[in-house]
Amino acid sequence: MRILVAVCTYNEADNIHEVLTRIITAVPEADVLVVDDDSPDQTSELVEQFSRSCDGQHTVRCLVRHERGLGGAIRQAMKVAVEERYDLFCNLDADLSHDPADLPGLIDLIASAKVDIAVGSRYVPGGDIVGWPMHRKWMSRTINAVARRKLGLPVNDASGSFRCYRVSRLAELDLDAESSDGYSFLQEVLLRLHRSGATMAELPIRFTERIAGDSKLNFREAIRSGWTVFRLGASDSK
Ligand SMILES: Nc1nc2c(ncn2[C@@H]2O[C@H](COP(=O)(O)OP(=O)(O)O[C@H]3O[C@H](CO)[C@@H](O)[C@H](O)[C@@H]3O)[C@@H](O)[C@H]2O)c(=O)[nH]1
Repeated sequence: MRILVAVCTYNEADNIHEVLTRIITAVPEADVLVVDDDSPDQTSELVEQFSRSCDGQHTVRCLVRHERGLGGAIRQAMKVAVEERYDLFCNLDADLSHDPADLPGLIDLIASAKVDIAVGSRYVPGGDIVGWPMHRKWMSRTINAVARRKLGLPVNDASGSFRCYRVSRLAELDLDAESSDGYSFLQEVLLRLHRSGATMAELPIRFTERIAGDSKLNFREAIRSGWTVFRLGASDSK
């Protein structure tokens, strides 16, 4: 089973070493791909350093893009997984909000629940959010409740990026088709997969607010994301 674990980064110099260390500890058999949008804080140089320190024992590489957007970066990583014929594609945030120790649980869920996508979920029993103020929890819950109802998604947490996908399912999508480059790509890709017949299950996760660095999700991006979800709900294309 070939597994690619992707981490998308923008200015994660304070977190990248720790998250990569924890990923290769949790899933030593996986290859790791960092998709960095040319961070001015030199995140990509730190990935190269980390890669060299692995001394050939783990494959850790960095792909640098000269544009911005979490959705576009994840889409790029998915294309690598498809082109290089991996079996499973996992994605998580770099800021340690997602605990890499949950990766084996997500990978196992694909086999045990016989599904195509395992979704790390804050909004199922056992899931949790630590360190967010009330208004942020409310905003995220609302976006997710709307997404579930409007898009008919069979999961409670469609806005998180901690997931594992069967690459054969991603290969059925047109990843070059026009799609959101922002955070709403997370809902969009689930919708496209759901409409193409892919199945999904959720694993409860504890999401912990980052300690180092800053979130890139601002009010403007949240509104843009909400609007994209609304627009997607109104369309019925694949
Ligand atoms: N390559 C790239 N990566 C990005 C960009 N913007 C953000 N990222 C990366 O995406 C991850 C999450 O970004 P944050 O901005 O820290 O997100 P958050 O506020 O912690 O959480 C929100 O987004 C998450 C997306 O995974 C969600 O899981 C969570 O629900 C929440 O809505 C981090 O690894 C960050 O470096 C970008 O433009 N380009």
